[in-house]
Order: sequence, then structure tokens, then C-alpha cells
Amino acid sequence: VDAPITPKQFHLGMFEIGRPLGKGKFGRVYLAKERSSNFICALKVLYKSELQHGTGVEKQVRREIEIQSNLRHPNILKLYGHFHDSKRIFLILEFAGKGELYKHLQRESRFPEWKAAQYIAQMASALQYLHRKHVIHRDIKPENILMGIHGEIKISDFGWSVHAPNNRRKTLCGTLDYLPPEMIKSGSKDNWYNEKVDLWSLGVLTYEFLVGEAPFEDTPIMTQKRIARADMTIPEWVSKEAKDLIKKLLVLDPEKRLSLEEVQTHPWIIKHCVKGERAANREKLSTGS
Ligand SMILES: Cc1nn(C)cc1-c1nc2c(-c3cnn(Cc4cccc(C(=O)N5CCN(C)CC5)c4)c3)c(Cl)cnc2[nH]1
Repeated sequence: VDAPITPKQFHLGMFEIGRPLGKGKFGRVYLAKERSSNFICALKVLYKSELQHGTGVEKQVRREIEIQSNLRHPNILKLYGHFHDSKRIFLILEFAGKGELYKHLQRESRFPEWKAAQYIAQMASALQYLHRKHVIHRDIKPENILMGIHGEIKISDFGWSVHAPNNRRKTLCGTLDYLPPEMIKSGSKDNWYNEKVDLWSLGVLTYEFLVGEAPFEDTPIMTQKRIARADMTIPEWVSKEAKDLIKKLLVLDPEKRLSLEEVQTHPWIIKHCVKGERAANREKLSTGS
């Protein structure tokens, strides 16, 4: 289904608003239908009053719009357009039919290896697309991933992404679990704008998909200490291929982390993804997952 005809000006009257889909720190999302085309989308509503208190969130929203509207990839949530009225800013987003990934993870507690591998392969493909456009996401975590109707995952929330390099401060909010060591340690900040930060977070994501909790989960102080030392243990029931990938991503030196190409050709990914369909199906049948 193509994007709706992109008129110069969108306005609220063009949409029939449906049920609320969710809410985040800075806004609510509603199911919506563009009247003339019957196109189903998600309308994210942000209140200007909440943005103006100099929390830098306004710049974040501007960045989200500027970056996300120029991206087209099956594993990146599309931003079709935006508009505003006196009190609110509206983002017209792709509707992800199966909602927020972290809720699926909570419900299933952890994903079987074949499913985790397919999600990580999709993430690597999306990140490769972003990095080729010199966009670093910098906030890869389950809460920022949605799921499409066919079970494919879609990175959303580009509020923290940047066009590398950029001298922007990242005020830490939300979980520390996904921060790479170079963003924990003070000192030179240019590493903050190295694409390799997303590879660290991909390693944390792989671990959390397979184990059901983040590798450095602890008290905030201890989490920072453990990240700075890459101090984690991988349960023995995780396959040796998956352990190998996690260990090659959660490397303190950004330059020594696997590249996205190496992730996509890693034995654990090959074994479970499209190429190894038969192997994956055998695995699924045997484990019944
Ligand atoms: C729910 C649901 N059930 N089903 C069957 C489908 C859905 C569904 N939801 C969406 C949503 C959706 C809704 N809420 N959210 C969560 C949300 C909403 C508003 C703002 C935020 C937010 O502030 N975020 C910033 C912080 N990071 C961590 C997080 C982002 C975060 C996203 C979107 Cl954008 C697109 N398609 C959807 N489909």
C-alpha cells in the first residue's frame, strides 16, 4: 500500500481518529484513518506546552521529523508527514499492526533462538541502511521497536538519533542498560558519534531477546560499573553461536566490535535466517517454539 497522496498541507480534519494505541513520555498515539484515501496510520500527538520548557525535547522532535521522514526501509517505521495547530504537533506515522515489541518480549519472557536471530538480522539490515546515510540511532532498545502485521520489526523513535558527527549532548534518561561504555565514561565525546555505539546496543538487544533481561541489569551505579568493564555472564543454555555473536558485539573498544556486515554473515544469523530456512524449520519443529 503506497503512502497516502502527500498533499502539501495536512490538517486534523483530514483524519478520523480511532482508539488510543499508547502513550510515551512525550505524547500519545492514536489509530487514525486519512478520510479521502482510507489510509490507516498512527497519529502521534505532542503538546507544545510539554516541549517548550527548554528540555531540548523540541529539538529532539524536530530531529525525529527531519531524520525519519527521509528514511524508507521495511524495518524502519515510516513518518509520512507532520502538521501542527496552536497547541499540538502531529506526526503521521506508519501503523505497526502488532504493536510494541517489548510487550511481546514481556509476554513470552524470552524469544527462541530462531526468532531472536531473525529480529537481529532485521535490526542489522535497518542499522546498515541508517549508517550508510550517516544516521546513528543511539537509542536501540526493545521499547523503541514496533512489530508489523507480518511479524517484521520496525525501529521507531528517532528522538535520539543524530547525523554523525554532531556536538549534541545526550541527557541521560530512561534505562542505562543499553548505553555503550564510551557514553558512560566521561572524557572524549567524539566516540558518542561513532556508528559503533549502535553495534554495542545490538549486542545488548541480542542478549535481552535470548535471556529475557539485559546483560548489565543491576542498580544504576552497578550497571554503569559493569558496562564499563563489559562485566556480564551469558547463561550456559545459550547456544555457542549466539554466545559468540554477543561476545563480539559487547567489546569495550568500539573499533573491535563486529561490523554490521559481519553480523549479517555470522553463523548464528545464517543458521536461522532465510538462507537456512530448512535448518530454522527443523529447529522450530524440534523445539516446538
Ligand atoms: C499498541 C498497539 N497494539 N497493536 C495491536 C498495535 C499497536 C500499535 N502501537 C503503535 C504505535 C505506538 C503506540 N504507542 N507507542 C508508544 C509511544 C507512544 C508515544 C510516545 C512514545 C515515546 O515517547 N517514546 C520515547 C521513548 N521511547 C523509549 C519510546 C517511544 C511511545 C507507539 C505506533 Cl507509533 C505505530 N503503530 C502502532 N501500532
